[in-house]
Amino acid sequence: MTIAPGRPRHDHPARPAAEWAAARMLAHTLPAALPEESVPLAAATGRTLAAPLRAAVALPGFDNSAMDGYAVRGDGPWRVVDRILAGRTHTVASLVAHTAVEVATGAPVPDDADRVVPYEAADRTGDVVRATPGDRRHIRRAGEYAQPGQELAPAGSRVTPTTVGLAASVGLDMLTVHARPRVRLVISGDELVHTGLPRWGRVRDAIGPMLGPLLSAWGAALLDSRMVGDHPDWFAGAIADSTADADVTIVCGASSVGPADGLHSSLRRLRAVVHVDGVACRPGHPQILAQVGPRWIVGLPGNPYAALVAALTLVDPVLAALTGRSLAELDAAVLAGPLRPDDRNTRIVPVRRRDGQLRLVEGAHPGYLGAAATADAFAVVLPGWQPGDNVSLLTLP
Ligand SMILES: Nc1nc2c(c(=O)[nH]1)N[C@H]1C(S)=C(S)[C@@H](COP(=O)(O)OP(=O)(O)OC[C@H]3O[C@@H](n4cnc5c(N)ncnc54)[C@H](O)[C@@H]3O)O[C@H]1N2
Ligand code: MOO
Repeated sequence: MTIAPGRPRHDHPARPAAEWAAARMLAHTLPAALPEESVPLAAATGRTLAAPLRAAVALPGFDNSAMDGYAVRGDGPWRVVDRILAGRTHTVASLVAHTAVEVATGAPVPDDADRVVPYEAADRTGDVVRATPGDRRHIRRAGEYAQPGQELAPAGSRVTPTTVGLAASVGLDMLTVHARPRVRLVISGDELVHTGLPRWGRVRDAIGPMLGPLLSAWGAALLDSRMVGDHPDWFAGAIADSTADADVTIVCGASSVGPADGLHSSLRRLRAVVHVDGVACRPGHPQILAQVGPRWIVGLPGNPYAALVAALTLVDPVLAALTGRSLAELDAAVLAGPLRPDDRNTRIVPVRRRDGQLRLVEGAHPGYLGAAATADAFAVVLPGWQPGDNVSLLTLP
């Protein structure tokens, strides 16, 4: 962005910056969850259940053996009358006292079997099996884990690979989840280049490549990234176009007060409702949350580490709300320093865990991602913090 000499721009209203935690909470409470849709299990991981996951069948579906061995009835010794492997569906001869059926783990056991004697506890000679008495039945009864219709996970749960496995085991092929928010990136800056070596005066776009995977991990469907030059008309046009089909438009750069920083004027032209205009945090002060009808606009600062902080502050909470997931509770930990306390702003600093202690990763700058890239987490250091006080920890997915 170029600042035209003698034309400082002060045409956006001076508002008090929002306190960091309040801005994050507002970004999570304002948007309503998107409608539900039904998706195949293979596409469900990372989504949020919009309806409880209920068993379609009983689990186990039939009485079956928990061990390889002999299903027996009554006291031993037992005469072996049949052999049943898992997957065999022939009806099992009912057992009379002193008889046994050889069974594999998971194979159906006759209704009247008392217990399964594992091979290790059995002594077989010809057709006759002996074993010492045992307390364990080693039979998994039909429906003992889940009954048809039983709720196994509530609405609002995040679908994990384990959830998908559970859903499959109770007979489901589809899950009801919230729709994925359609998100577009609008990246501004005449100085930006997108591949190769930037020549003098040019800068590689670092925010687009960083945000793409982050947005996917937060549950968004990235429509595309659009590059816009620093002309206010182009900028307002790009945002207006984007809000036609994107649930969330993320604007990178142009958030500050320079003459080419057209976000504020574009929002006014679009008659957007601005909920957050500046957050009292360092870095990442010039961040914006606005709304045009049901569409959301998040403005991130152009400095890449500041943009990451703003994404953690506003984008993650907005996407959490739209996808129906709750906002992660932040773990607390002691941070020893070295860090200068700040009485007015929340600081978001990269930290690493070493030898059970949380340490600052030094060398973070708003315009540089080096320290952030080697961090385990980002400490939220509230105004008034002193070395040794608690901080809360933001993590990346
Ligand atoms: N007079 C003031 N100047 C500035 C203020 C202020 O309050 N008063 N705030 C400063 C802060 S804090 C930040 S952060 C930046 C935010 O600037 P913008 O959001 O308007 O972004 P730009 O001016 O376009 O760029 C800032 C900086 O970042 C580089 N940049 C931009 N986009 C990208 C990208 N996609 N990838 C990598 N680097 C990018 C750009 O070249 C600039 O160096 O404003 C301060 N100024
Ligand atoms: O957001 Mo700025 O310096 O705070 O990078």
